Amino acid sequence: MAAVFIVDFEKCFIFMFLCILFLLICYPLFFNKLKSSQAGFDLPPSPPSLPIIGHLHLLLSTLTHKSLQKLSSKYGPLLHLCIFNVPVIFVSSASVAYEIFRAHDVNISFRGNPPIGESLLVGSSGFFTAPYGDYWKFMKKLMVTKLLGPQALERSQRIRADELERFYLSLFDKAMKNESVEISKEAMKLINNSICKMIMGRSCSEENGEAERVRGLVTESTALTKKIFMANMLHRPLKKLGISLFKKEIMSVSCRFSEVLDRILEEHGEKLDEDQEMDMMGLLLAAYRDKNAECKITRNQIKSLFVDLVVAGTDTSRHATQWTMAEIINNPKVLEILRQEIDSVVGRTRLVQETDLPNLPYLQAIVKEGLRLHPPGPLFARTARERCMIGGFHVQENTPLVINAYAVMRDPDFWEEPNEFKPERFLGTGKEDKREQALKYIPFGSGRRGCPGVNLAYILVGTAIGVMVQCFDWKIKGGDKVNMEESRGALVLTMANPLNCIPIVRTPNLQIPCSS
Ligand code: HEM
Repeated sequence: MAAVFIVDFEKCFIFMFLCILFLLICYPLFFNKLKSSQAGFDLPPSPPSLPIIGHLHLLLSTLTHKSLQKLSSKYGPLLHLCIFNVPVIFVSSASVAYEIFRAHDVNISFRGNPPIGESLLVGSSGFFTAPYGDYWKFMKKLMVTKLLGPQALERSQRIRADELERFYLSLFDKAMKNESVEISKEAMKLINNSICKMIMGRSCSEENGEAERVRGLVTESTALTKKIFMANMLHRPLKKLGISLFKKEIMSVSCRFSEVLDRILEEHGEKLDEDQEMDMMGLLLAAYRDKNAECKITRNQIKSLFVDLVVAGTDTSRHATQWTMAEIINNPKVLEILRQEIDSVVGRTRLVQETDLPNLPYLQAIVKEGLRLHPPGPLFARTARERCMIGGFHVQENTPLVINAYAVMRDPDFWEEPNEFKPERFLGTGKEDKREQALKYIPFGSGRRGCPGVNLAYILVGTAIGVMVQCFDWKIKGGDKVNMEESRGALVLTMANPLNCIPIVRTPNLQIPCSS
């Protein structure tokens, strides 16, 4: 009797185990269907999920943009994933991107509540995270008129010309010593110095280590992007449990940025009364001190804006420079055509300048193609504030939307040979072409919250590439092809093996004015 009971118990246990396994497998499928039918509308397609965590494991993949692109080719361009119980919509095609930016731009002009409010890096005092409202509009206007708009860029041309000469001289020095150059490091100095000088009238000082510290903090911030993204996605479910994901790491970078900025602001404040034409930081400090200012600004908002601009502007542009240079080296035919263009427009006795760029269409096409294949920001997030219809599916209010720019710009329905480096595709200048490209070409995002630094980025990347191609031949260490593997883990698209090569001077008669 006892033996029969034991056998039955074993059978019973196995049966129960199988039942639980069945439930675990079927629950997510059933649950998704139930949720969508309960709500009485169609949600976008959703791959099978795991119990409790939902689709979290899919976001933890090392190359998130690529694994989401793969999922989309199976389930469709609009995906509905659940992180725990929080829905997130992923957009991966040029046609859906067109629809959301054309029909829902205001609705999606919000990035969601920042996970760690008090942080200078993507906290609640930032411009990047600011809701689309009066503060954002005030700052955007100031940013365009004082820093990034066409007239402001014309006024700051000399700053960038000086930095470009410095960039050339540093490469020339390495060439003379037959030393190898880490392209992204040299590009970082050029870009960071240019942006800092444009914002506050001076670059960060190399002598007291301030510049090195700011560059280090920018790199640390970039390395944190994936964690910030996860903190953002998990903010809602974890908030209820009183958990703030990665707070220690994010606050550590924020505090060190704050220390550097306190010193810079103090020094800048002292000079405020002397300045004739005020730079952007001066204007913000004046508004901070003025009790009757149009928009009341806090000190933290000024610091956060600086962090937003240097982080958003520096690493993106330097990685774009590195990827594009690597593509040029790997495509000798492209290098040859570009050389011919620069030699015939600029010659070999003066350095290429930003005013030459409109006359160098092939160089511009190369930079665009580099950004298409390797967008430094492959995923960017928005939030649908109100309930809306996208692609025939319902999207609930306050749902995060993540746009996969990487997938959109390799969408085979809109790009011929989408994985090939072919700058020629950008040489057509028809109006229709342009209209279409605004939808399928989104390295800078789109709409109201699209990148305000786009013109500056084209100048910085275009002139850096121009100088490297005009003035030097490049010898790669250990072979003649650059390894184009992507680094795993970060959300900014970086090269797994930084581009290291030796410059060889090809313009011995180049004249450099003595201004720098
Ligand atoms: C190759 C270089 C760059 C790339 C690929 C890039 C890309 C992006 C992307 C994808 C966004 C999000 C857009 C969206 O949500 O639609 C963005 C936003 C932003 N970028 Fe850039 N960016 C670059 C350079 C710059 C530069 C040079 C600056 C300024 C110095 C800058 C400042 C900003 C700011 C302030 C925002 C936030 C805009 C807002 O929320 O309203 N970026 N950028």
